[in-house]
Amino acid sequence: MDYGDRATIAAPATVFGQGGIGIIRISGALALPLLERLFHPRRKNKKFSSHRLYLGNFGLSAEEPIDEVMAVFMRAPHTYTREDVVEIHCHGGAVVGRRILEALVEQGARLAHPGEFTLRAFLNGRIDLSQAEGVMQLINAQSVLGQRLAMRHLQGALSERCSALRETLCDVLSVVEAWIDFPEEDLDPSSENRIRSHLQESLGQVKQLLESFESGRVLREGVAVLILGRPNVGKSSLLNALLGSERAIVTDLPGTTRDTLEEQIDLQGLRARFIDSAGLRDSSDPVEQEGVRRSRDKIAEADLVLFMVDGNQGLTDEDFGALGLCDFHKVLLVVNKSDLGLCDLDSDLQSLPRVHLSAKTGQGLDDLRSRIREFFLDASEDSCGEGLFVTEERHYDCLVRCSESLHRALGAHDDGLSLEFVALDIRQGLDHLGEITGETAPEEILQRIFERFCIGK
Ligand SMILES: Nc1nc2c(c(=O)[nH]1)N(C=O)[C@@H](CNc1ccc(C(=O)N[C@@H](CCC(=O)O)C(=O)O)cc1)CN2
Ligand SMILES: Nc1nc2c(ncn2[C@@H]2O[C@H](COP(=O)(O)OP(=O)(O)OP(=O)(O)O)[C@@H](O)[C@H]2O)c(=O)[nH]1
Ligand SMILES: [Mg+2]
Repeated sequence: MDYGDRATIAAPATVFGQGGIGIIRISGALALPLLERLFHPRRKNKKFSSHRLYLGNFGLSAEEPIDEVMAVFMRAPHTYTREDVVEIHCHGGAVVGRRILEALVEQGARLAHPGEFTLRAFLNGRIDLSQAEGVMQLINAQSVLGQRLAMRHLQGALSERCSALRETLCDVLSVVEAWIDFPEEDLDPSSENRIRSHLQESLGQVKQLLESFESGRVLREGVAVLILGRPNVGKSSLLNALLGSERAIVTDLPGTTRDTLEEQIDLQGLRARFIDSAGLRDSSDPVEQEGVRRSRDKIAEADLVLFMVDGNQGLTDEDFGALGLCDFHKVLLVVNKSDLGLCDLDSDLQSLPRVHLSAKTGQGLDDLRSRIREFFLDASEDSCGEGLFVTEERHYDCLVRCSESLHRALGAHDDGLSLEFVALDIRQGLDHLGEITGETAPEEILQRIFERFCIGK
């Protein structure tokens, strides 16, 4: 990529295909001269005012224009790139936009590389690196939640958190460095404590961000929810009720479901893959045995197990046997058949979160849906204050390295090593943080990030 290249760049900002309107964006010093050369306004005005839309024809010659367009000139620095920007709003379709771009290139613009507009916004200081990545996440978002997380990054939530962390660390560093500079003045205990407590506090904040990566993954990639329980409790009925269709076979015979069966369901933006499974019990039927084996295999894969029991019948040894296979931290007890009346459940299960419902009448289903959402969203929210999530692998790596440096700093301090070492480790920690926002990101990292953008962004 041509970093620091001052060329005027142009690219389609929309997909050139079927569609009413296509937008071509131009950024750089030639943006206005190109507009004056190629745009023929309907009303002969003397000058383009910034941020105003004009109607006219576009083309090398006024006599045979390429298209009737609307155009806007935006004067630096109040633009997306902080350079002069022009947008041509032409008709959609395969030909017009391409010809307009050709005309622009012929007159001195060059085609923009993928992500180059946003790269310039970053290089010119309008946004930082994590905000630029937010732009890309927004474009790539596959769910409403993904979109919301991306929007927070775009608005600078991660940048703010990083700069708060940097401030704390700079503060400690200044104490440490002051002491390095004036070693004859003994480090008083209060400064000593300050170094320690600030380092620990920073480490805690980094750890919180690291934990949010895991919960963020759940939100980005969706979750696997396994419906588990002994035969005939109503697992397949629940899947059908959630789907609103008779997807799985339901009969009153225990052992109806023989294989696992999966369906995607959107829970208000949380993408959940529900897995119906064969009822767990000892069986001599080889087909059923295989089904039970598959159900067990799914337990490890599941992010949440809906452990279903028949609330009308109460618990059996089979229920306890099946429950014993699960990690209680990810179990939600589903007490089904509430329409038949519920008996008291064993007090051993008191500690498990539970939902009462009837897969038959649909009563309690809404409650189940919101409990599933809460299970994932609360856990995430807890691990990260105002719902800030680390979603990029790259940010996660920077934070891991930052955390390692801070651990080393703390260790060096505790071991009474020279404060030079402590200072060195803190500075490294700061550098790793700076990589997230781009203050200390080397060029090859920038290149790798912006390569992944689409053309015109
Ligand atoms: N037509 C059009 N629509 C678009 C964009 C665009 O470039 N063109 N965007 C582009 O991706 C997004 C909007 N994002 C933008 C973000 C900042 C600025 C901008 O000019 N910021 C300046 C000036 C702010 C102001 O007017 O006060 C700044 O922050 O300094 C423009 C668009 C989505 N929609
Ligand atoms: N009254 C009542 N009956 C239900 C309810 N849910 C399921 N049933 C009935 O219970 C029986 C078993 O339902 P299934 O959904 O096949 O149960 P399952 O857990 O998938 O059973 P297996 O596939 O054999 O493990 C069927 O006759 C259902 O109609 C409910 O909420 N209320
Ligand atoms: Mg079934």
